[in-house]
Amino acid sequence: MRIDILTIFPEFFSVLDVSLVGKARQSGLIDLGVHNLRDHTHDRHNTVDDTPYGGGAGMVMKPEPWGEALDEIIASLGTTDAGPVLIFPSPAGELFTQKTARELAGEPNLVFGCGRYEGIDQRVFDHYAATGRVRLISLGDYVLNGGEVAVMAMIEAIGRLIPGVVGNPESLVEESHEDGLLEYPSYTKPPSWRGHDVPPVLRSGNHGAIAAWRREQQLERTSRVRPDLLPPANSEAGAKPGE
Ligand SMILES: CN1CCC[C@H](Cn2ccc3ccc(-c4n[nH]c(N)c4C#N)cc32)C1
Repeated sequence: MRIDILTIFPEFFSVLDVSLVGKARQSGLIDLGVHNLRDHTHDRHNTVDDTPYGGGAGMVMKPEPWGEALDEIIASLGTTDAGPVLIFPSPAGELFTQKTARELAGEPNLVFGCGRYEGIDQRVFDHYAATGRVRLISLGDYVLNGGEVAVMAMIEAIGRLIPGVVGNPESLVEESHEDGLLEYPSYTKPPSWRGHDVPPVLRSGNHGAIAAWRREQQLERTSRVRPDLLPPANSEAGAKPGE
């Protein structure tokens, strides 16, 4: 997968040289390009923003630098079948979920555009949506100062789903949100710690009982913490295969 990021803070993404994404880059599973939007300005002050039409507080990101930069990035990718997905973090976007991560993990080219200030001139989204795939995506219902934190989270969530990135693919199956439910609690040695014992079923060696206990824990935790994730009554959704 090729990932391109367009931002006025390219240094923000130096952390992607380490950890899981860093290893995936070294092994060639992920190819990353970080681009400075200011490299696509041509005035003395490298201006990327201006006052909003219609008035209001704050500044809006000018369309010209975005157009020049995105044209260059898209051209550099060559002509793939469907073209890149242009992803713009936005509080007004669709909610980013594990389903979104799975969808995007199957794409060969992702281009992330990190807005700042009060956001990017709407015509940038309109222009590229006319000929390609543009997605405004929100990390959640709270306001950040820009798109960089959201892109970092999305790249981690997407990157770990790319085959070969996570050492043991089994660990991707039984985790929160993968089957629609929250994950079960985990324990390791010692068997007792400060008077807290590991649930005996987990040390029983009875794999059927362990699986049943874990499923029950998922359902209990999900109904207590995130009832909105519970599948409708009598539905197949969220059911394990064969349930
Ligand atoms: C007061 N204003 C309101 C509009 C947005 C302004 C800051 N900003 C500029 C670009 C930009 C991109 C994403 C996000 C963002 N906020 N919350 C999320 N879940 C996001 C995501 N993904 C925020 C952003 C602040």
